[in-house]
Amino acid sequence: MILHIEHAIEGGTLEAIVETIKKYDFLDGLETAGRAAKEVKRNQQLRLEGEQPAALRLLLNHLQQNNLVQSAALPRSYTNIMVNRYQSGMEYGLHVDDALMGHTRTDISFTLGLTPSDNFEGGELVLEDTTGERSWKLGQGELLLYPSHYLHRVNPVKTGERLAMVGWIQSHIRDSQQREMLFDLKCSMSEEFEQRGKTTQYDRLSKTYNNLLRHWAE
Ligand SMILES: O=C(O)CCC(=O)C(=O)O
Ligand SMILES: [Fe+2]
Repeated sequence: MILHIEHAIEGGTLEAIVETIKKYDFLDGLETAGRAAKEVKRNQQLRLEGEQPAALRLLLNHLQQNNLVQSAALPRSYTNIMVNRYQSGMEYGLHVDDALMGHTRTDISFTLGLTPSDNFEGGELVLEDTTGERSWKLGQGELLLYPSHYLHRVNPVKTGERLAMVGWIQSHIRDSQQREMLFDLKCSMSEEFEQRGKTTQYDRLSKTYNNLLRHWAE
């Protein structure tokens, strides 16, 4: 299941955080690329040494409080997050993300756009499967959550600059189809509760949701 959330973090909060992040040091992205990624990674990354900067922790906290993210991803743990910067001419060619990062299995990848989309040309995040490709141009506050099994790339930025936060989630539910079923059930539960309250129907949905989750969760 791919989930696109248009306003994952409130505008004012995000702008202030982005201003802070822009002042940090950026390094050549090759420093954190594996052997194959080195051939296609042409971007820059926030210098991260020791503790994660406060602005990044704040961003991650906001994301973790987002109910949609919570119910779609069922996160068990997060990797350290990164901030990627693509200036004019930079790109990240086709690759698949590492399956393990430290002690975290990467079930879900995410990108949160930090730059308003009219500030840069190009820079779409593209996912590829056997049927072709789909692309998203993520503006400020826009989030894409996608299963980490996809080959994907970031198109060259032609003008302007694209700043994005990226990270990975190990989910309680490893399988993306199972996550989708649980997400659908959760949405139905919430809708039923909002429209009619704690009905028999709600109880049945809740029973099934929780019992499936108990069955599958790791
Ligand atoms: O910048 C992005 O949106 C994605 C970057 C990416 O694929 C990665 O860092 O592995
Ligand atoms: Fe990637």
